[in-house]
Amino acid sequence: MPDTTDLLDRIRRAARQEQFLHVLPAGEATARFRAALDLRPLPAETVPLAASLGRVVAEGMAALADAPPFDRASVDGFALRAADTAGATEAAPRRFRLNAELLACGTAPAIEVAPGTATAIATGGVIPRGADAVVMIEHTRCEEGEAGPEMLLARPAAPGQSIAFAGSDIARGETLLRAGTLVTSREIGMLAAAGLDAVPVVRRPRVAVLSTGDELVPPGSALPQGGIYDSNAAILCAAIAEHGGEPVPMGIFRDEEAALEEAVRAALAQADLVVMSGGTSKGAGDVSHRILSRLGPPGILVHGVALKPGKPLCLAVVEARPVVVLPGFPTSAVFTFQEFVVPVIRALAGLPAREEAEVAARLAVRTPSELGRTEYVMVSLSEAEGGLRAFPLGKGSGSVTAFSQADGFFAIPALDAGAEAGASVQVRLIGAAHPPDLTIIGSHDLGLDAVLEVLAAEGIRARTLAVGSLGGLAAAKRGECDLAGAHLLDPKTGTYNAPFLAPGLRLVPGWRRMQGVVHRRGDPRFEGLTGEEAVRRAAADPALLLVNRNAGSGTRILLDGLLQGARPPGHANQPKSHNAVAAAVAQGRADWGVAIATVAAAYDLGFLPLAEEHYDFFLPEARAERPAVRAFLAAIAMPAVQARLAALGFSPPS
Ligand SMILES: Nc1nc2c(c(=O)[nH]1)N[C@H]1C(S)=C(S)[C@@H](COP(=O)(O)OP(=O)(O)OC[C@H]3O[C@@H](n4cnc5c(N)ncnc54)[C@H](O)[C@@H]3O)O[C@H]1N2
Ligand code: MOO
Repeated sequence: MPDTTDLLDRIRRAARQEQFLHVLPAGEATARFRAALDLRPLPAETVPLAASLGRVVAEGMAALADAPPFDRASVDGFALRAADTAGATEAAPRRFRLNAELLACGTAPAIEVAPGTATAIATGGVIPRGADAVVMIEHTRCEEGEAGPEMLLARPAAPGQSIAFAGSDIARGETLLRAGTLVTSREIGMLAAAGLDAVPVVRRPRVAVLSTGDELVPPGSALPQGGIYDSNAAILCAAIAEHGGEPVPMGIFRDEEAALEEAVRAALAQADLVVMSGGTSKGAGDVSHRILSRLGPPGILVHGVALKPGKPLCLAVVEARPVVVLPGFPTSAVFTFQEFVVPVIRALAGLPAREEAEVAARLAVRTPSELGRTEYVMVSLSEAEGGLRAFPLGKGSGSVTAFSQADGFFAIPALDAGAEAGASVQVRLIGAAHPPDLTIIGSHDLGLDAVLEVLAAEGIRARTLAVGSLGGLAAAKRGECDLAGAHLLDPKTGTYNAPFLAPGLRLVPGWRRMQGVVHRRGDPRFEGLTGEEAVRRAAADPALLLVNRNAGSGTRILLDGLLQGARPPGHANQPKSHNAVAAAVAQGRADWGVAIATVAAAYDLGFLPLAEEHYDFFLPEARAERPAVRAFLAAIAMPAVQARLAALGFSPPS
């Protein structure tokens, strides 16, 4: 980690750099970048047929052979001359002398079919000389005649009947695939039938991926204090492959100029494109920036784009090769990658532009936005009366899940300060999004997974959106979800959830979870106390730092009641989840807080019980008969689910 003087120096340098940072509208940034690139498909390479799956055909491919390669029977039966069958009926069958051969698949015929004769033939057999039709075995019977075996035919045949002629499927020389075709299993089958065992395909653009940041560690290794798993490299490499590129993972680099420069030069030597992430905004931003400016012409074309997420994006071209520095924040990194880099990879890979689908939806809640930047808001879609509703995920650029969990996104123009609840928005879909079978909005609870696992096994796709108990209740009132999970404590009555019921809503009992004071194990200031004693003791000890909860949360109401107006140190630190409280205590940023028992156990914290919190569901009556809702209600009552909840530390409603 840098020492303080180093850090201050970096911040000062970054501030100076601000004057070079010209933030461009996204369209202008794209145009500038593309103008400096050759976006024609890369040259061809020939790969074995089996390896051509997912590749793009580089040159038109003509068939080497006819398919079928010869005239062949398309039924089991007898090859004969159609003219001999005229007038055949059940009552007056035509009689044929059988030739002494059986044309199984792969057998070359030896005997010509002369007038009045027939040759037994299997489906796929080669039509013998002289024959011009095949009759089905079901319309014949055989018997021993005077001069050998004979076949009796009960209906006439037309010339060409049941014969597939040579080249009728694929004609030799015919163009089977044109340049630019994406090879799927279907194309592979066709090429094999035409005798082709190698395919000229567009060479895949090699895309080097570098992550920068002192805090980054690869997934699979232990996470040190302050460490972050490098998720950008993983998602970028996978996305590169999805869009026809060949990812070249280069690894993680410290914010150290010389080593990073060496790595970027090595990447440029072996890749068609270089994608870096992290360290591009202010702060440490100048490292990648300085490196890029001396790698070769034309250098940095764009640094700063007027969009969110993605403002600090840096686009450079070094001797015709794109070098991109994506913002480190995962949502920003993947969003800018999709918008600015994917089109380049697809063009070099010879793939057509990605198909983009949009749906209209109504925005569920007012969504503020920063003036001056076009803001792309990741949303989940749910089906409601009158069409789709879009719920902003509200997770911000630092989220590692927003892009994966969103169904799509919509834009708030740069000059708008936000979008109003109920506004009609055009949502650009990400992937093959269709609304889930069951939408549960509100406060998320670990126990919910026990119920949803059962539904998943039944093929019911559920979506949970954590917007807090009140947000869930509001969505349920508007009929925008199937269920809203809540643990709302009414301070007046001291009861949960029921006082918040509204007309048209039903309360579905969920389960209860014990809340208590959490502290680090072995802390003598808490060991052996009851929950209430611990709160009193902690509130009176100025050395003990509290991690509180957000106003309005049930836990906060409980704690405020116990504190009776006291404001112990740390009272203003108000994260929004039990996990954040437990992490703060476990990592020593605070000494105590109130959280639920299951979370205390997950962080190996001491736990002093206070009171049970009720977690129930608000169910809009209008949705009660939906199959997925009925399945949910059935699942919650299952003994196996109840047992799983008990194992997780939850108790049933009394
Ligand atoms: N004073 C200012 N601070 C910031 C500004 C600003 O204008 N002024 N811009 C913000 C914006 S917008 C963004 S976006 C971020 C991007 O910053 P950087 O590109 O410099 O990224 P880092 O600082 O390196 O990292 C940010 C964040 O992301 C995590 N990270 C980085 N790499 C990875 C990775 N490979 N996998 C997972 N997570 C990663 C990193 O740990 C940080 O938490 O800057 C704002 N700040
Ligand atoms: O541009 Mo940053 O990506 O807003 O978070």
